[in-house]
Amino acid sequence: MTDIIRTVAGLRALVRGWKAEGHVVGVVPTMGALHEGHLSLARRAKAECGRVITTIFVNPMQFNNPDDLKKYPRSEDADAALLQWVGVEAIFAPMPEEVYPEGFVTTVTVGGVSQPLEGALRPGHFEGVATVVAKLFGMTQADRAYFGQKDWQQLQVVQRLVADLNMAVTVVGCETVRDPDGLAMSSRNLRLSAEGRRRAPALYAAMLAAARDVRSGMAQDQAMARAAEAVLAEGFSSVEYIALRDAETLGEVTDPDRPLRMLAAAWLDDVRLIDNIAV
Ligand SMILES: Nc1ncnc2c1ncn2[C@@H]1O[C@H](COP(=O)(O)OP(=O)(O)OP(=O)(O)O)[C@@H](O)[C@H]1O
Ligand SMILES: CC(C)(CO)[C@@H](O)C(=O)[O-]
Ligand code: BAL
Repeated sequence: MTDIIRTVAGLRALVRGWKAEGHVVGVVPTMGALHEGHLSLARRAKAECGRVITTIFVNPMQFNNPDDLKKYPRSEDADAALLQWVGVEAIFAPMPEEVYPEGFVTTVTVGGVSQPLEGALRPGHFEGVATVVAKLFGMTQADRAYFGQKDWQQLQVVQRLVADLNMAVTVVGCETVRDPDGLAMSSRNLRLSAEGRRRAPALYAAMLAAARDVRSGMAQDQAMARAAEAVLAEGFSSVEYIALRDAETLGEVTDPDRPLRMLAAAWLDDVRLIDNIAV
């Protein structure tokens, strides 16, 4: 039976027991409304760790848009059933007051990699992510932590956080899970209309085409602009960015021999979709 734990004290007691038994502890941080992308992380954690905690916490601190927070999908009972099926040992699902009690004043800012793209467009977002992730690592005392490449910039921010603050946790980045038509699975996809859902894979298709254009010698700016045009032609209402960046720093490409990543954010049906691919 998967335990649902609401308090930090309860979680610490459970983990203390596991560690005394010599188990490697894995954590899969999520905001719930679980789908196959999340479950792939949980399965990988189960394969590599003796005990696995999935955290479900819709972190108010990382929402720059109050409407997005209000509309964020929540389905704890269904989530718990899925996690039980995967065999996760514990779910940590605290209330906001447990995570941010009165008197809380310490926040974590990761420099550099937090600043461009999502960082520029969602002010405060990565400070919220870095703070809650640091707290979840402290609360769970996990040895290994599993994050999806779907949120590529977030994964780089977390890697930097752990390296810079010498945290004793190994961060594992897991492949993006996609629907058969190519759309990256995301909890926010639930908010797409039927028509929007039909059009949504155009983002990934345009990115793949742009990657082919770049490889065959087209100027980067031209390839990115063509991808944005293709996405708008499919009925997206706006493209915030389709950009080719250094895969680790997320800065402009200065050394094309380093790994590159194409990242995108675009709006469809009032839903903000993000995606990224290796180039
Ligand atoms: N399609 C996916 N493939 C792999 N990992 C994923 C996928 N979607 C989400 N994840 C990972 O699951 C973890 C929790 O993400 P989160 O709960 O925000 O879900 P989400 O589907 O990304 O929701 P959102 O709509 O907020 O983008 C993150 O590490 C995220 O990268
Ligand atoms: C890592 C995370 C759980 C922190 O709230 C969130 O940003 C997410 O779900 O990707
Ligand atoms: N999936 C990343 C968290 C967020 O969009 O708020």
